[in-house]
Amino acid sequence: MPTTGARVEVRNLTKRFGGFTAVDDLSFNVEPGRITGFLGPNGAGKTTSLRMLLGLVRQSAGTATIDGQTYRELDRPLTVVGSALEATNFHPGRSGRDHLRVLAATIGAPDSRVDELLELTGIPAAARKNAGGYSMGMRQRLGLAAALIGDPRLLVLDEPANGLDPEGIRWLRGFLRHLADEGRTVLISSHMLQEVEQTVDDVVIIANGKLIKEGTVGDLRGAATSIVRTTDTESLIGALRVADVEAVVREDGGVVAQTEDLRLIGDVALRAGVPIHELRPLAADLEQLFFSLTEGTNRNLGDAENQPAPVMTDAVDGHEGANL
Ligand SMILES: Nc1ncnc2c1ncn2[C@@H]1O[C@H](COP(=O)(O)OP(=O)(O)OP(=O)(O)O)[C@@H](O)[C@H]1O
Repeated sequence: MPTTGARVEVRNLTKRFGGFTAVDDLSFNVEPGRITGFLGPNGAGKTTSLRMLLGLVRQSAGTATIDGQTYRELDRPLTVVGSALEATNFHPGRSGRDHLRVLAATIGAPDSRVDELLELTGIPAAARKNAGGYSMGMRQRLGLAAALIGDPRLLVLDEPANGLDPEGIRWLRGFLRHLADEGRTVLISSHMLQEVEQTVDDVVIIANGKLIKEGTVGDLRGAATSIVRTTDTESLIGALRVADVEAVVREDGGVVAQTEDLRLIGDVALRAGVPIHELRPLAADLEQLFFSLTEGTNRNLGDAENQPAPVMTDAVDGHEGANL
């Protein structure tokens, strides 16, 4: 059954701890039916912002609303918002299943809902054991099950990929997509854009508590380009320009053409009699972009450690790793 997702509006949200401004005049929207990545380096203010959205911390200024209401104003909050802010706060001596049963009881949901969620999150057997023995990945899954107990229209997850193995991350990606496809609003935080770039539709990037960028992942990637290598860059660029394709030489001698049409580039080169040694699409290096946007803003590090991250060129094509 389709679910109507809840829309989040954050306006001029500010949080000061004494003289320190953790969240600074932050405004953004989170739309239903989409997965939004709330991104920023460690200490950027993500958790504090999410805690304000969930009514756990009182803001110094501004508003954060869910379909126009603050969390505190919501009638049956667990049916509107499900959240998992920390994966570690389960009582170690109680089973995961018991945790969920207590939660289910508070909203009048039957025990069958608990079993359904344990199946859905892939921990039906483990949930009978005490939470104290859970791996980080299992705690994440239990946290997700707890967040879903009230069948919420908005899901808020703080660093949900932490502690999951590559298979778990793949599973989570599909799971979140399914929830968004049902119409729900999904908001997940991460300190690595690269970690969530395959999962999210929209991004909200913050640094030092301030908004740096808001848009779709497509916007962030920018126009599609290709990389071509040849011994005769000048002739190739000239021929591409005649074919209405803008092209420039990179520092490493590769030619970056403003098109993803590899066949067109190959045909142009052939007609111009230029040999091609390499030809492939050039994926936007989102990791590098993220570092350059948030460079040197990790407030959890001292100055000595807070150096700009090393710049990687052309590293994203075929990059490996367990990305959400
Ligand atoms: N209760 C508090 N008192 C004082 N400072 C705080 C408090 N809570 C958070 N901060 C500071 O506010 C800043 C933002 O913290 P926050 O946890 O929101 O960042 P974050 O983006 O979630 O980072 P991380 O990825 O490390 O969790 C940090 O510098 C943190 O030390």
